[in-house]
Amino acid sequence: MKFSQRAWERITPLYEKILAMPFNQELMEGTLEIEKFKFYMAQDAYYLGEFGKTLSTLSGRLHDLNHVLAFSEFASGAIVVERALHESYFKEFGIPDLVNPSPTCLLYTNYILNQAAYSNVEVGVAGVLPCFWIYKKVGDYIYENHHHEGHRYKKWIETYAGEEFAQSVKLAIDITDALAEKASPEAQEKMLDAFEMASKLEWMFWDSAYKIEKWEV
Ligand SMILES: Cc1ncc(C[n+]2csc(CCO)c2C)c(N)n1
Repeated sequence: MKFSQRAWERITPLYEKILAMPFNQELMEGTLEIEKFKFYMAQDAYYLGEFGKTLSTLSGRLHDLNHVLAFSEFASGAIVVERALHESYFKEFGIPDLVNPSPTCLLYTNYILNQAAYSNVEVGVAGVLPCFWIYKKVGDYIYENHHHEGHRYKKWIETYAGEEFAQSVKLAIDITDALAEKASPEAQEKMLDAFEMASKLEWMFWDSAYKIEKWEV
């Protein structure tokens, strides 16, 4: 069985929970409070910057030049999305340019950066795959089930439902499978663990936005 099939089986119950989260259900209905969406967007801008650096680190550690190129393009993609957010949503909602990361956002970004820098490169790659794959699945689900007329969060919904994004996700899955095929059984287990941990952190990221998570001290 391919690594990606094993990985998705491992997180299927968690993925079902992600779909049912009030943040995603209310985003889909268009009833999500603006304050929660604004908080999410600001944290996501921070996340995207750090995610771009994580992808660049991985690009430099990969061996196959096709993989190096793909990860370098993913990295610029993440930064371009971050810039686009600043230009559209941030002007609309008045979100500050400099974002102080929430505890969960800092935990997630530090986790993936740490894996990318200090684990075997295939483990670092497995740690960024949920970001692509879960967003594709959640994006498609929301796109298929939302009402199209004058939806408040239309732009966000369309970002993750497009064909271009689908191609990137497929490439990220294929590269991870190719790396897993060459990895030892022990390294493959570590890849699964990193994939699962990053998926849990995706859940926490939405949950923390719904709660508008703050630093208590
Ligand atoms: C918390 C969080 N997780 C995943 C994404 C989705 N995402 C961000 S960058 C990228 C691909 C690289 O170009 C994808 C799929 C997000 N926006 N926020």
